[in-house]
Amino acid sequence: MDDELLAQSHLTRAQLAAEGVVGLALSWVDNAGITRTKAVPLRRLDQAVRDGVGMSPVFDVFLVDDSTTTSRFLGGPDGDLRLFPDLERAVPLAAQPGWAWAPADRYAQDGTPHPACQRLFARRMTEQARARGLSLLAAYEVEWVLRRPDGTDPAENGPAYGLHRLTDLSDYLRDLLQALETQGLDVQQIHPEYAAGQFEVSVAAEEPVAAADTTVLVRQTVRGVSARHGLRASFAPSFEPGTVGNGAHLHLSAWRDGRNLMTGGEGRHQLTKEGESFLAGILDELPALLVLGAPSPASHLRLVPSHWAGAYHCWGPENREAALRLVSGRSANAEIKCFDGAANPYLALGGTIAAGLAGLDAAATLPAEVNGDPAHLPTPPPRLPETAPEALASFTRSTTLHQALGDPLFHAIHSVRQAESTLFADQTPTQITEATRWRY
Ligand SMILES: NC(=O)CC[C@H](N)C(=O)O
Repeated sequence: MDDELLAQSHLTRAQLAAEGVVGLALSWVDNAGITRTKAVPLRRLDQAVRDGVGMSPVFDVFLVDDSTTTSRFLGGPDGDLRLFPDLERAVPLAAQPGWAWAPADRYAQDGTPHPACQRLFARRMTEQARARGLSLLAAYEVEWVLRRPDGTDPAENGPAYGLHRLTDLSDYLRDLLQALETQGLDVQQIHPEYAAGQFEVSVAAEEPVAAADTTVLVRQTVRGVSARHGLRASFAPSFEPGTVGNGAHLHLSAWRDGRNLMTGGEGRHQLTKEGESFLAGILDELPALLVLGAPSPASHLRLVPSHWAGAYHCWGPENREAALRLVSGRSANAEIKCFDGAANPYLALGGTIAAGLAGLDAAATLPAEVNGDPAHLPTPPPRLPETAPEALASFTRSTTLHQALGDPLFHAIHSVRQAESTLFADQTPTQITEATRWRY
């Protein structure tokens, strides 16, 4: 361990101890989209920072139901990996007194980066953007459905976006807001969403890895505050088949020399040439990107027309039914609406960046925009893949994503997705929803 890291570790430990922290939960998100953890007593922090915390590579092929599959490069009971906490993100959890959290990177025992570490993948893609002189800003919206342990809606079926709901759950939402802010998160909005008992939080944009870390922390905080109020939170894409589900919309903008490429240009809706190419690259890869951003068979229960989920393979300015919505104005950005809470946020972001960069390198251009609900157009644009196997076929063909992810990670994701498709192949929407509702 270098001296600087040792000094940072001592400082972090002293600060966390002063706040009454006893244990540190290290988290990583697997290819099934599940946030998994190993926790250590705070007094072992220096050791965790020096040697990492042991964890089996078998989690690279875990499925949503905790069964496992195999992959060409990874999986099986052999071997060990080390989780290294990122101390810069270590923070006491306001809703879990005595606990702190930190995201982890995964390394091999010999100290080399694990080729299938999703967080390191997101970092590599950010660096590839930087190598082209681009900096990126990203943020995930977080949606969840709240239930009492008996399955009833604590917001008492209050109207969508209704002030009723904010009143019925006044203490809960206040505690949540306070916990998020105490943890240093820059909350932009918190509000009741459309479906029964559904809420949403949005936070300020940050650099990509930080944005993915933040969404893990936001969800953990929602879980923690919900538990303290005797409630359960579900981030699953499909909570009740046939109704609006939980999205995890990704906002992304690319900047050069302090200038946002999504605005101030000569193109359509003031897009710059480079901004358009970046968006065109993302749009082009969306069918394959679903495997990273809307990965579960349950995702496809959410991804249906006229549910604000972005089921059509098109883009449009401020169009909430387009998979890619261009948000204009001062903080112009791309909103990828088809992504949901079953996604690994590091994979979805890294893959989206790779797609954007491919568009930039090819000087790609956007097709015609789509305005209004595509479902009501005389000739609607094509749908995004409607099933998980269809999306997987696009992913298999994507040389851009394959190259960006590298063989081990690409094949591990492929195996997990294939196995989950098989797992749910003969199940009804209700069965798929029930099997995944409380997993994410
Ligand atoms: N306000 C919204 O955009 C709702 C989004 C919707 N819940 C989804 O599934 O993505």
